[in-house]
Amino acid sequence: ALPPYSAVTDQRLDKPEPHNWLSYRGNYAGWGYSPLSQITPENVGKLTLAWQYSTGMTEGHQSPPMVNNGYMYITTPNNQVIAMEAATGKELWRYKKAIPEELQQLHPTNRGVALYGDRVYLATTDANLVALDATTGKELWRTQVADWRKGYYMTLAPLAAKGKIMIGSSGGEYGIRGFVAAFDAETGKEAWRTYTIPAPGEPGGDTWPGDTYKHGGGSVWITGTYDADTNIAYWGVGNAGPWMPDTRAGDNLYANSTIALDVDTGKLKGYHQYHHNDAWDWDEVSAPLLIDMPYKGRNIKSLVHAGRNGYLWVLDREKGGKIGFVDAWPFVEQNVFKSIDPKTGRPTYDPAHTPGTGKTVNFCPSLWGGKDWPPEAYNPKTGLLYIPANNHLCSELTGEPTKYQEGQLYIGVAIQGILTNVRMGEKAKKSVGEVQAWDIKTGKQVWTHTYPEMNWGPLLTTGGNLLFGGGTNDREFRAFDATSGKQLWQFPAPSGVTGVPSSFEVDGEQYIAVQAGWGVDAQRMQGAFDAVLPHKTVVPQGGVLMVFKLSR
Ligand SMILES: O=C(O)c1cc(C(=O)O)c2c(n1)C(=O)C(=O)c1cc(C(=O)O)[nH]c1-2
Ligand SMILES: [Ca+2]
Repeated sequence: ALPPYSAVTDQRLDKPEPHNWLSYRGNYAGWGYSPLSQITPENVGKLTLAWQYSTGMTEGHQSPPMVNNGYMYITTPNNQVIAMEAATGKELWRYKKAIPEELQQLHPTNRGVALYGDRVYLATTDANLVALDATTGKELWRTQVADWRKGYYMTLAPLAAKGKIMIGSSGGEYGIRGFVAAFDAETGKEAWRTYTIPAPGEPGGDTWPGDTYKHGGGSVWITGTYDADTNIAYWGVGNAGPWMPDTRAGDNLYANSTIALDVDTGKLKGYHQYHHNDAWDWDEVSAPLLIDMPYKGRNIKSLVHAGRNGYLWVLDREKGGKIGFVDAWPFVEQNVFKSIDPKTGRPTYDPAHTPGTGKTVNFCPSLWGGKDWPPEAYNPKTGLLYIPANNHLCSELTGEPTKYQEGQLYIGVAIQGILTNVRMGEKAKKSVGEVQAWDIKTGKQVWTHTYPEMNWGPLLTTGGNLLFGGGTNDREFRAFDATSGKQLWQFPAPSGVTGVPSSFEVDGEQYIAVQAGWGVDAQRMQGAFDAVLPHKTVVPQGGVLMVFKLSR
């Protein structure tokens, strides 16, 4: 039997108990790290299914199973939340937010709930924020955040802190004007909204010509990280739109950036733009990990981000929310950046690999980047950062003129061209997907595990010196020795595993939980591989939550 539900407080989110998984990445710093250590390299071979559960949905199952003292919550595509008993899989309740039939989903997925107080918060495809009672699933309030008819949709797990529920909106391919917004956790009333694309007259407004800021993209579709000491949340901002850079000459702040927002007011305190005047659809939406570490003889409060642009970035959380540049290294083959300014981190581009209207251009990494949304993980015991990467992969895109029409795709590349964008040289034909381990204090890649084709596998690392991840089209879910990279265990899942794994403990037993459920852009990349490879690969769809423990 379950204990009474325990309210999720700011203190608990900031210092989560090792046996729980209370937020998207397990802590505010974004680590994807569980301190639990019962499962180890020595015994992981005995990991076996404790229970499993079919969600009844197809498409991309990406949310982590979140656990609060024996209560588990997952989300699925089509705005479904399922609450379960974490140890047994017994269903407690299901909630489903119906969405309008006319709504075409470009990215049919949902990345999870936020747990806060005695409530569960869900951001939906039709751009609503919903509060549910954690024990009954009853809808307590619902707030329309933006207009889905104008191309706004939400796929991310909300961020909860200081009495607020924060979200951002997708729509970078529909000509939205991106934002991060905060809502009162109690009432659902909007507290603030900060646009990622400044208007004329605002700081950065002059980096957008004419009216282009109105449809400039800058979507926000991955949960931010949070520094409770300074009350600043760090959010990643997506691509500038439309894709062709000559349609919006200028730096296009704050697209493709990390932005620092004060959680009380939403005020922009600082930013770092990873690449200006985006031409490659390299959304830099993954929030940077907060890691305090020694670096070249001084202690820095760093922000670490494995960029879709193929560089691994180390930044500095400076006083007042400003973000300083520290260092950057390519982690995959990259032919666009000719140099990086050692002071500011600003790259210069090779025009031969920069798309434009009326041009056909080849560039690496592909438009899905060195790493798309699947999150990195950081293990404070090994000191290593783990990256789910796609290496050696390139794209070819032809830019064409496009016109903004409300609710229509606003890209500037024909859909057929996007679906067949991938180009593979000799190296890519040998291997593409990688799990990389980096010592970020020195900028050295310590080990690499390669796969024949793609890796779309979010990572989990543990105090037991393990690293877990799926993401391959052979449907395997794997465990590695976190120090050496040696593969120790694998399990054939019912579908490809693009879910964020989590770990928790109930009654003295450690569990590893993850959703299988291939779809969205992992599936699209497979289609693009199939278009250039001599063989085709069918990855079956259908969501299944798998929960593992050690067999006795
Ligand atoms: O610009 C946007 O608003 C936006 C949203 C999303 C999303 O919400 O999932 C993706 C992307 N862009 C994108 O560029 C991308 O590669 C992507 C992959 C996936 C996925 O779930 O596999 N979503 C998205
Ligand atoms: Ca995008």
